[in-house]
Amino acid sequence: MDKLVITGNGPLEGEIVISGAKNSALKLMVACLLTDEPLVLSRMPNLADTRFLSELLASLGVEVYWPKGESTCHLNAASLKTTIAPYEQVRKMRASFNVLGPLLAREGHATVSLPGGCAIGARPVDLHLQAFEAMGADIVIEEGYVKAAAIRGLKGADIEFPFPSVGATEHTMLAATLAKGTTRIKNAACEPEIQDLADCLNAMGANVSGAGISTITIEGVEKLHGHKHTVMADRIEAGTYAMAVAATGGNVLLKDAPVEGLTAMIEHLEKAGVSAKIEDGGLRIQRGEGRLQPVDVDTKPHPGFPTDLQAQFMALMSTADGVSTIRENIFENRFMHVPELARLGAKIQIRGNEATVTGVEKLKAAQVMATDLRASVSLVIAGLVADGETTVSRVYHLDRGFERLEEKLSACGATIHRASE
Ligand SMILES: CC(=O)N[C@H]1[C@@H](OP(=O)(O)OP(=O)(O)OC[C@H]2O[C@@H](n3ccc(=O)[nH]c3=O)[C@H](O)[C@@H]2O)O[C@H](CO)[C@@H](O)[C@@H]1O
Ligand SMILES: C=C(OP(=O)(O)O)C(=O)O
Repeated sequence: MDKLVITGNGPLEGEIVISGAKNSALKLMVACLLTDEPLVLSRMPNLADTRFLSELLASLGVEVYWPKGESTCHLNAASLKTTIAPYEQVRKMRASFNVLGPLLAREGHATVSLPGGCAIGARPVDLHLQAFEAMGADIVIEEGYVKAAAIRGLKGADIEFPFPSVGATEHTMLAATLAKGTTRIKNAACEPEIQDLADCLNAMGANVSGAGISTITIEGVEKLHGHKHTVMADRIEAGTYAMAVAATGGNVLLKDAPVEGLTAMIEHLEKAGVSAKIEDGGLRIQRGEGRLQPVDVDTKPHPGFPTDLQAQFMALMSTADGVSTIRENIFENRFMHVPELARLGAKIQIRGNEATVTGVEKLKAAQVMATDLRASVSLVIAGLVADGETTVSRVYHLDRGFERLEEKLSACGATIHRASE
Protein backbone atom coordinates (compact mmCIF):
# COMPACT_ATOMS: atom_id res chain seq x y z
CA MET A 1 0.00 0.00 0.00
CA ASP A 2 1.20 3.51 -0.77
CA LYS A 3 1.25 6.58 1.42
CA LEU A 4 1.87 10.25 0.63
CA VAL A 5 4.50 12.21 2.51
CA ILE A 6 3.89 15.97 2.54
CA THR A 7 5.91 18.80 4.05
CA GLY A 8 4.01 22.05 4.48
CA ASN A 9 6.22 24.63 2.82
CA GLY A 10 4.41 27.70 1.61
CA PRO A 11 2.74 29.07 -1.51
CA LEU A 12 2.03 27.19 -4.74
CA GLU A 13 3.00 28.92 -7.99
CA GLY A 14 2.59 27.85 -11.62
CA GLU A 15 0.09 25.99 -13.76
CA ILE A 16 -1.89 22.77 -13.34
CA VAL A 17 -3.57 21.14 -16.34
CA ILE A 18 -6.94 19.72 -15.33
CA SER A 19 -7.60 16.11 -16.39
CA GLY A 20 -10.77 14.55 -17.78
CA ALA A 21 -13.60 14.16 -15.28
CA LYS A 22 -13.83 10.79 -13.57
CA ASN A 23 -17.55 11.18 -12.99
CA SER A 24 -18.16 11.87 -16.66
CA ALA A 25 -15.70 9.32 -18.05
CA LEU A 26 -17.29 6.43 -16.14
CA LYS A 27 -20.75 7.04 -17.64
CA LEU A 28 -19.34 7.75 -21.12
CA MET A 29 -17.47 4.45 -21.00
CA VAL A 30 -20.63 2.41 -20.35
CA ALA A 31 -22.32 4.18 -23.27
CA CYS A 32 -20.15 1.98 -25.52
CA LEU A 33 -22.48 -0.91 -24.62
CA LEU A 34 -25.32 0.79 -26.53
CA THR A 35 -23.72 0.35 -29.96
CA ASP A 36 -21.87 -2.28 -31.97
CA GLU A 37 -19.60 0.42 -33.41
CA PRO A 38 -16.46 1.88 -31.74
CA LEU A 39 -16.66 4.65 -29.15
CA VAL A 40 -13.38 6.53 -28.81
CA LEU A 41 -12.92 8.70 -25.72
CA SER A 42 -10.11 11.22 -25.48
CA ARG A 43 -8.91 13.17 -22.41
CA MET A 44 -9.55 9.97 -20.48
CA PRO A 45 -8.21 10.24 -16.94
CA ASN A 46 -5.84 7.39 -16.00
CA LEU A 47 -7.37 6.48 -12.67
CA ALA A 48 -7.98 3.34 -10.66
CA ASP A 49 -11.73 3.71 -11.33
CA THR A 50 -11.54 4.18 -15.11
CA ARG A 51 -8.98 1.36 -15.47
CA PHE A 52 -11.14 -0.88 -13.33
CA LEU A 53 -14.26 -0.16 -15.41
CA SER A 54 -12.34 -0.91 -18.60
CA GLU A 55 -11.56 -4.36 -17.14
CA LEU A 56 -15.24 -4.95 -16.34
CA LEU A 57 -16.24 -3.89 -19.86
CA ALA A 58 -13.60 -6.24 -21.30
CA SER A 59 -15.04 -9.10 -19.25
CA LEU A 60 -18.44 -8.41 -20.83
CA GLY A 61 -16.86 -8.80 -24.29
CA VAL A 62 -15.97 -5.19 -25.13
CA GLU A 63 -12.70 -4.84 -27.04
CA VAL A 64 -10.74 -2.26 -25.09
CA TYR A 65 -7.62 -0.59 -26.48
CA TRP A 66 -6.19 1.83 -23.93
CA PRO A 67 -2.41 1.61 -23.59
CA LYS A 68 -1.04 2.42 -20.15
CA GLY A 69 -0.57 6.16 -19.57
CA GLU A 70 -2.43 7.16 -22.75
CA SER A 71 -5.41 9.49 -22.66
CA THR A 72 -7.38 8.03 -25.58
CA CYS A 73 -9.43 4.93 -24.98
CA HIS A 74 -11.01 2.84 -27.76
CA LEU A 75 -14.05 0.77 -26.82
CA ASN A 76 -15.76 -1.59 -29.24
CA ALA A 77 -18.80 -3.55 -28.08
CA ALA A 78 -19.43 -5.18 -31.50
CA SER A 79 -20.35 -8.40 -29.73
CA LEU A 80 -20.94 -9.14 -26.07
CA LYS A 81 -19.93 -12.35 -24.25
CA THR A 82 -22.20 -12.00 -21.24
CA THR A 83 -24.70 -9.68 -19.59
CA ILE A 84 -23.65 -10.63 -16.06
CA ALA A 85 -21.60 -8.26 -13.90
CA PRO A 86 -20.46 -10.21 -10.82
CA TYR A 87 -20.19 -9.09 -7.20
CA GLU A 88 -16.37 -8.98 -7.21
CA GLN A 89 -16.45 -6.34 -9.94
CA VAL A 90 -19.38 -4.20 -8.81
CA ARG A 91 -18.40 -4.32 -5.11
CA LYS A 92 -15.07 -2.62 -5.81
CA MET A 93 -16.59 0.34 -7.61
CA ARG A 94 -20.16 1.61 -7.43
CA ALA A 95 -20.15 3.06 -10.94
CA SER A 96 -19.89 -0.50 -12.32
CA PHE A 97 -23.62 -0.78 -11.58
CA ASN A 98 -24.21 1.55 -14.54
CA VAL A 99 -23.69 -1.31 -17.00
CA LEU A 100 -27.18 -2.56 -16.06
CA GLY A 101 -29.22 -0.01 -18.04
CA PRO A 102 -27.25 -0.18 -21.30
CA LEU A 103 -27.15 -4.02 -21.21
CA LEU A 104 -30.88 -4.15 -20.54
CA ALA A 105 -31.60 -1.69 -23.36
CA ARG A 106 -29.43 -3.49 -25.91
CA GLU A 107 -29.79 -7.16 -24.97
CA GLY A 108 -33.15 -7.19 -23.18
CA HIS A 109 -31.71 -8.67 -19.99
CA ALA A 110 -28.88 -8.22 -17.49
CA THR A 111 -27.79 -9.52 -14.11
CA VAL A 112 -25.72 -7.09 -12.10
CA SER A 113 -24.63 -7.30 -8.48
CA LEU A 114 -26.08 -4.68 -6.14
CA PRO A 115 -23.32 -2.15 -5.46
CA GLY A 116 -23.88 -1.96 -1.69
CA GLY A 117 -23.11 1.02 0.53
CA CYS A 118 -19.81 2.77 1.00
CA ALA A 119 -17.98 4.94 3.52
CA ILE A 120 -19.99 8.08 2.74
CA GLY A 121 -23.49 6.60 2.97
CA ALA A 122 -25.87 3.73 2.28
CA ARG A 123 -26.38 4.83 -1.32
CA PRO A 124 -29.36 2.69 -2.40
CA VAL A 125 -30.22 2.22 -6.10
CA ASP A 126 -34.01 2.18 -5.66
CA LEU A 127 -34.54 5.15 -8.00
CA HIS A 128 -32.56 3.47 -10.78
CA LEU A 129 -34.63 0.32 -10.46
CA GLN A 130 -37.96 2.18 -10.23
CA ALA A 131 -37.11 3.97 -13.48
CA PHE A 132 -36.37 0.69 -15.29
CA GLU A 133 -39.59 -0.84 -13.94
CA ALA A 134 -41.53 2.19 -15.22
CA MET A 135 -39.93 1.48 -18.60
CA GLY A 136 -41.37 -2.03 -18.58
CA ALA A 137 -38.50 -4.06 -17.12
CA ASP A 138 -39.17 -6.96 -14.75
CA ILE A 139 -36.78 -6.66 -11.85
CA VAL A 140 -36.03 -9.28 -9.25
CA ILE A 141 -33.42 -9.01 -6.53
CA GLU A 142 -31.96 -12.38 -5.63
CA GLU A 143 -28.86 -13.25 -3.62
CA GLY A 144 -27.54 -9.71 -3.91
CA TYR A 145 -28.06 -9.51 -7.67
CA VAL A 146 -30.44 -7.37 -9.70
CA LYS A 147 -31.92 -9.56 -12.41
CA ALA A 148 -33.60 -7.37 -15.00
CA ALA A 149 -35.46 -8.41 -18.14
CA ALA A 150 -37.35 -6.54 -20.84
CA ILE A 151 -37.81 -9.27 -23.42
CA ARG A 152 -39.82 -7.09 -25.82
CA GLY A 153 -37.54 -4.13 -25.19
CA LEU A 154 -37.79 -1.10 -22.90
CA LYS A 155 -40.53 1.43 -23.56
CA GLY A 156 -40.57 5.16 -22.94
CA ALA A 157 -42.11 6.36 -19.66
CA ASP A 158 -42.72 9.46 -17.58
CA ILE A 159 -40.43 9.27 -14.57
CA GLU A 160 -40.38 11.76 -11.71
CA PHE A 161 -37.60 11.44 -9.15
CA PRO A 162 -38.38 12.52 -5.56
CA PHE A 163 -35.01 14.34 -5.51
CA PRO A 164 -32.37 14.81 -8.18
CA SER A 165 -30.07 11.78 -8.25
CA VAL A 166 -27.07 12.11 -10.57
CA GLY A 167 -26.63 8.37 -11.03
CA ALA A 168 -30.33 7.58 -11.54
CA THR A 169 -30.69 10.44 -14.06
CA GLU A 170 -27.68 9.27 -16.10
CA HIS A 171 -28.61 5.60 -15.89
CA THR A 172 -32.19 6.24 -17.04
CA MET A 173 -30.96 8.50 -19.84
CA LEU A 174 -28.57 5.80 -21.09
CA ALA A 175 -31.24 3.10 -21.15
CA ALA A 176 -33.95 5.36 -22.63
CA THR A 177 -31.90 6.09 -25.76
CA LEU A 178 -32.83 2.68 -27.18
CA ALA A 179 -36.37 2.41 -25.67
CA LYS A 180 -39.49 2.49 -27.83
CA GLY A 181 -41.11 5.91 -27.51
CA THR A 182 -40.51 8.95 -25.35
CA THR A 183 -39.06 9.03 -21.84
CA ARG A 184 -39.41 12.14 -19.72
CA ILE A 185 -37.28 12.49 -16.57
CA LYS A 186 -38.69 15.08 -14.20
CA ASN A 187 -36.71 16.48 -11.28
CA ALA A 188 -33.60 15.29 -13.11
CA ALA A 189 -30.15 16.15 -11.76
CA CYS A 190 -28.46 19.05 -13.61
CA GLU A 191 -24.75 18.32 -13.05
CA PRO A 192 -22.46 19.25 -15.98
CA GLU A 193 -21.47 15.59 -16.40
CA ILE A 194 -25.08 14.86 -17.41
CA GLN A 195 -24.78 17.39 -20.22
CA ASP A 196 -21.48 15.78 -21.31
CA LEU A 197 -23.15 12.37 -21.45
CA ALA A 198 -26.14 13.74 -23.39
CA ASP A 199 -23.79 15.43 -25.90
CA CYS A 200 -21.98 12.15 -26.49
CA LEU A 201 -25.21 10.14 -26.78
CA ASN A 202 -26.67 12.66 -29.25
CA ALA A 203 -23.51 12.47 -31.36
CA MET A 204 -23.99 8.68 -31.34
CA GLY A 205 -27.45 9.18 -32.87
CA ALA A 206 -29.60 9.47 -29.73
CA ASN A 207 -32.27 12.13 -29.30
CA VAL A 208 -31.84 13.66 -25.83
CA SER A 209 -32.97 17.19 -25.01
CA GLY A 210 -33.04 19.17 -21.78
CA ALA A 211 -29.85 17.80 -20.19
CA GLY A 212 -28.69 20.44 -17.72
CA ILE A 213 -32.25 21.46 -16.79
CA SER A 214 -34.69 19.61 -14.57
CA THR A 215 -36.78 17.90 -17.28
CA ILE A 216 -34.91 15.71 -19.73
CA THR A 217 -36.70 14.22 -22.74
CA ILE A 218 -35.35 11.22 -24.60
CA GLU A 219 -36.95 10.05 -27.86
CA GLY A 220 -35.88 6.43 -28.26
CA VAL A 221 -34.10 5.46 -31.49
CA GLU A 222 -33.54 2.04 -33.16
CA LYS A 223 -29.78 2.13 -33.16
CA LEU A 224 -26.80 4.17 -31.99
CA HIS A 225 -23.52 4.42 -33.89
CA GLY A 226 -19.85 5.03 -33.12
CA HIS A 227 -18.36 8.40 -32.17
CA LYS A 228 -15.21 10.16 -30.97
CA HIS A 229 -15.81 12.23 -27.84
CA THR A 230 -13.60 14.34 -25.59
CA VAL A 231 -14.36 13.86 -21.88
CA MET A 232 -15.14 17.16 -20.13
CA ALA A 233 -12.49 18.50 -17.74
CA ASP A 234 -12.89 17.58 -14.08
CA ARG A 235 -14.60 20.35 -12.08
CA ILE A 236 -13.93 18.52 -8.81
CA GLU A 237 -10.22 18.16 -9.53
CA ALA A 238 -10.12 21.85 -10.51
CA GLY A 239 -12.00 22.84 -7.34
CA THR A 240 -9.63 20.74 -5.25
CA TYR A 241 -6.51 22.45 -6.62
CA ALA A 242 -8.22 25.82 -6.25
CA MET A 243 -8.62 25.08 -2.55
CA ALA A 244 -5.05 23.84 -2.24
CA VAL A 245 -3.83 27.21 -3.60
CA ALA A 246 -6.34 29.08 -1.42
CA ALA A 247 -4.96 27.22 1.61
CA THR A 248 -1.23 27.65 0.88
CA GLY A 249 -1.36 31.05 -0.80
CA GLY A 250 0.30 31.72 -4.14
CA ASN A 251 -0.85 32.05 -7.73
CA VAL A 252 -1.78 29.10 -9.97
CA LEU A 253 -3.54 28.87 -13.33
CA LEU A 254 -5.86 25.86 -13.47
CA LYS A 255 -5.65 25.24 -17.19
CA ASP A 256 -8.80 23.88 -18.90
CA ALA A 257 -10.81 24.14 -15.65
CA PRO A 258 -14.51 23.89 -16.60
CA VAL A 259 -15.40 27.25 -15.08
CA GLU A 260 -19.14 27.14 -15.95
CA GLY A 261 -19.49 24.22 -13.55
CA LEU A 262 -17.62 25.94 -10.72
CA THR A 263 -19.74 29.03 -10.01
CA ALA A 264 -20.73 28.06 -6.45
CA MET A 265 -17.17 27.17 -5.52
CA ILE A 266 -15.81 30.41 -6.98
CA GLU A 267 -18.36 32.44 -4.99
CA HIS A 268 -17.36 30.70 -1.76
CA LEU A 269 -13.63 31.18 -2.41
CA GLU A 270 -14.13 34.87 -3.13
CA LYS A 271 -16.05 35.30 0.13
CA ALA A 272 -13.08 33.69 1.90
CA GLY A 273 -10.82 36.36 0.42
CA VAL A 274 -9.33 34.39 -2.46
CA SER A 275 -9.21 35.76 -6.00
CA ALA A 276 -10.63 33.36 -8.63
CA LYS A 277 -10.43 34.91 -12.10
CA ILE A 278 -11.71 33.29 -15.24
CA GLU A 279 -8.97 33.60 -17.87
CA ASP A 280 -8.67 32.41 -21.40
CA GLY A 281 -8.11 28.73 -21.03
CA GLY A 282 -8.78 28.35 -17.32
CA LEU A 283 -9.18 29.69 -13.83
CA ARG A 284 -6.49 31.68 -11.99
CA ILE A 285 -6.44 31.30 -8.22
CA GLN A 286 -4.50 33.81 -6.19
CA ARG A 287 -4.24 34.46 -2.49
CA GLY A 288 -2.02 37.04 -0.91
CA GLU A 289 -1.03 37.69 2.69
CA GLY A 290 -3.46 37.53 5.61
CA ARG A 291 -5.77 34.84 6.92
CA LEU A 292 -8.81 33.44 5.12
CA GLN A 293 -12.26 34.63 6.14
CA PRO A 294 -14.67 31.99 7.49
CA VAL A 295 -17.49 31.07 5.06
CA ASP A 296 -20.51 28.83 5.66
CA VAL A 297 -21.29 26.08 3.17
CA ASP A 298 -24.39 24.03 2.42
CA THR A 299 -23.82 21.20 -0.06
CA LYS A 300 -26.58 21.01 -2.67
CA PRO A 301 -27.29 19.44 -6.05
CA HIS A 302 -25.84 21.43 -8.96
CA PRO A 303 -25.71 24.42 -9.35
CA GLY A 304 -25.24 24.45 -5.56
CA PHE A 305 -21.97 23.77 -3.75
CA PRO A 306 -20.89 20.18 -4.63
CA THR A 307 -20.67 17.54 -1.92
CA ASP A 308 -17.51 16.29 -3.68
CA LEU A 309 -15.74 19.53 -2.58
CA GLN A 310 -17.07 19.61 0.98
CA ALA A 311 -14.11 17.86 2.64
CA GLN A 312 -11.61 20.07 0.78
CA PHE A 313 -13.49 23.22 1.82
CA MET A 314 -13.47 22.03 5.41
CA ALA A 315 -9.69 21.62 5.27
CA LEU A 316 -9.52 25.19 3.97
CA MET A 317 -11.76 26.58 6.71
CA SER A 318 -9.62 24.82 9.35
CA THR A 319 -7.19 27.76 9.22
CA ALA A 320 -9.71 30.58 8.61
CA ASP A 321 -9.88 33.52 10.96
CA GLY A 322 -13.15 32.60 12.70
CA VAL A 323 -15.97 30.06 12.81
CA SER A 324 -17.68 28.49 9.79
CA THR A 325 -20.57 26.05 9.52
CA ILE A 326 -20.54 23.29 6.94
CA ARG A 327 -23.75 21.37 6.25
CA GLU A 328 -23.65 18.13 4.26
CA ASN A 329 -27.06 17.64 2.66
CA ILE A 330 -26.39 14.92 0.06
CA PHE A 331 -24.75 12.00 1.89
CA GLU A 332 -25.56 11.00 5.47
CA ASN A 333 -22.03 10.02 6.47
CA ARG A 334 -19.63 12.31 4.67
CA PHE A 335 -17.64 13.61 7.63
CA MET A 336 -15.11 10.77 7.88
CA HIS A 337 -12.29 13.28 7.32
CA VAL A 338 -13.15 15.19 10.52
CA PRO A 339 -11.28 12.99 13.04
CA GLU A 340 -8.29 12.88 10.68
CA LEU A 341 -8.25 16.68 10.24
CA ALA A 342 -8.44 16.89 14.04
CA ARG A 343 -5.19 14.89 14.23
CA LEU A 344 -3.61 17.76 12.32
CA GLY A 345 -4.92 20.24 14.89
CA ALA A 346 -8.20 21.31 13.24
CA LYS A 347 -11.01 22.23 15.66
CA ILE A 348 -14.25 20.77 14.32
CA GLN A 349 -17.43 19.77 16.11
CA ILE A 350 -20.10 17.65 14.45
CA ARG A 351 -23.81 17.73 15.24
CA GLY A 352 -25.84 15.61 12.83
CA ASN A 353 -25.15 16.82 9.31
CA GLU A 354 -23.54 20.04 10.52
CA ALA A 355 -19.86 20.66 11.24
CA THR A 356 -18.70 23.76 13.09
CA VAL A 357 -15.14 24.63 12.19
CA THR A 358 -13.22 27.01 14.43
CA GLY A 359 -10.22 28.14 12.43
CA VAL A 360 -6.79 27.81 14.03
CA GLU A 361 -3.72 29.83 13.10
CA LYS A 362 -1.59 26.81 12.26
CA LEU A 363 -2.08 23.08 11.66
CA LYS A 364 0.61 20.64 12.82
CA ALA A 365 1.85 17.62 10.87
CA ALA A 366 0.67 14.14 11.88
CA GLN A 367 0.11 10.64 10.53
CA VAL A 368 -3.39 10.46 9.09
CA MET A 369 -5.46 7.94 7.18
CA ALA A 370 -7.57 8.39 4.04
CA THR A 371 -11.09 7.02 4.44
CA ASP A 372 -12.61 7.87 1.05
CA LEU A 373 -11.71 9.65 -2.15
CA ARG A 374 -12.42 13.31 -1.32
CA ALA A 375 -11.55 12.87 2.37
CA SER A 376 -8.08 11.77 1.31
CA VAL A 377 -7.42 14.89 -0.73
CA SER A 378 -8.69 17.13 2.09
CA LEU A 379 -5.87 15.65 4.20
CA VAL A 380 -3.38 16.47 1.45
CA ILE A 381 -4.58 20.10 1.47
CA ALA A 382 -4.26 20.23 5.26
CA GLY A 383 -0.80 18.60 5.04
CA LEU A 384 0.35 21.31 2.61
CA VAL A 385 -0.24 23.98 5.27
CA ALA A 386 0.71 22.00 8.39
CA ASP A 387 4.05 22.56 10.13
CA GLY A 388 6.28 19.52 9.59
CA GLU A 389 5.92 16.22 7.74
CA THR A 390 2.45 14.70 7.33
CA THR A 391 1.88 11.18 6.04
CA VAL A 392 -1.44 10.20 4.50
CA SER A 393 -1.92 6.43 4.39
CA ARG A 394 -4.41 4.36 2.31
CA VAL A 395 -3.77 6.48 -0.75
CA TYR A 396 -5.63 3.95 -2.90
CA HIS A 397 -8.76 5.96 -2.10
CA LEU A 398 -7.16 9.04 -3.66
CA ASP A 399 -5.96 7.09 -6.71
CA ARG A 400 -9.61 6.43 -7.61
CA GLY A 401 -10.04 10.03 -8.68
CA PHE A 402 -6.85 12.12 -8.90
CA GLU A 403 -4.48 11.66 -11.81
CA ARG A 404 -0.76 12.29 -11.04
CA LEU A 405 -1.58 14.40 -7.98
CA GLU A 406 1.96 14.43 -6.55
CA GLU A 407 3.42 15.41 -9.94
CA LYS A 408 0.91 18.25 -10.45
CA LEU A 409 1.43 19.69 -6.96
CA SER A 410 5.24 19.24 -7.00
CA ALA A 411 5.42 21.17 -10.29
CA CYS A 412 3.93 24.13 -8.39
CA GLY A 413 6.47 23.93 -5.57
CA ALA A 414 4.81 21.54 -3.11
CA THR A 415 6.98 19.06 -1.23
CA ILE A 416 5.06 15.81 -1.66
CA HIS A 417 6.07 12.30 -2.62
CA ARG A 418 4.70 8.79 -2.63
CA ALA A 419 6.27 6.01 -0.58
CA SER A 420 5.44 2.41 0.29
CA GLU A 421 3.90 1.81 3.71
C1 LIG B 1 -19.60 8.31 -10.08
C2 LIG B 1 -20.34 9.56 -9.77
O1 LIG B 1 -20.77 10.28 -10.65
N1 LIG B 1 -20.48 9.85 -8.48
C3 LIG B 1 -21.11 11.09 -8.09
C4 LIG B 1 -22.61 10.89 -8.08
O2 LIG B 1 -22.90 9.82 -7.19
P1 LIG B 1 -24.37 9.19 -7.20
O3 LIG B 1 -24.87 9.17 -8.59
O4 LIG B 1 -24.27 7.90 -6.47
O5 LIG B 1 -25.15 10.25 -6.33
P2 LIG B 1 -26.72 10.55 -6.31
O6 LIG B 1 -26.93 11.92 -6.83
O7 LIG B 1 -27.45 9.43 -6.96
O8 LIG B 1 -27.01 10.51 -4.76
C5 LIG B 1 -27.62 11.57 -4.08
C6 LIG B 1 -28.37 11.03 -2.89
O9 LIG B 1 -29.44 10.21 -3.36
C7 LIG B 1 -29.46 8.97 -2.72
N2 LIG B 1 -30.01 7.96 -3.67
C8 LIG B 1 -29.46 7.86 -4.92
C9 LIG B 1 -29.96 6.96 -5.83
C10 LIG B 1 -31.04 6.13 -5.45
O10 LIG B 1 -31.51 5.28 -6.22
N3 LIG B 1 -31.56 6.29 -4.20
C11 LIG B 1 -31.08 7.18 -3.30
O11 LIG B 1 -31.60 7.29 -2.17
C12 LIG B 1 -27.99 8.72 -2.36
O12 LIG B 1 -27.85 7.78 -1.32
C13 LIG B 1 -27.55 10.13 -1.96
O13 LIG B 1 -27.88 10.37 -0.64
O14 LIG B 1 -23.24 12.10 -7.63
C14 LIG B 1 -22.88 12.48 -6.29
C15 LIG B 1 -23.68 13.72 -5.92
O15 LIG B 1 -23.27 14.80 -6.67
C16 LIG B 1 -21.37 12.70 -6.20
O16 LIG B 1 -21.02 12.91 -4.86
C17 LIG B 1 -20.62 11.48 -6.71
O17 LIG B 1 -19.24 11.78 -6.82
C1 LIG C 1 -18.28 9.80 -4.24
C2 LIG C 1 -17.55 9.83 -5.34
O1 LIG C 1 -17.48 8.85 -6.28
P1 LIG C 1 -18.36 7.52 -6.37
O2 LIG C 1 -19.77 7.94 -6.62
O3 LIG C 1 -17.79 6.81 -7.56
O4 LIG C 1 -18.19 6.77 -5.09
C3 LIG C 1 -16.72 11.01 -5.68
O5 LIG C 1 -16.28 11.09 -6.84
O6 LIG C 1 -16.48 11.85 -4.80
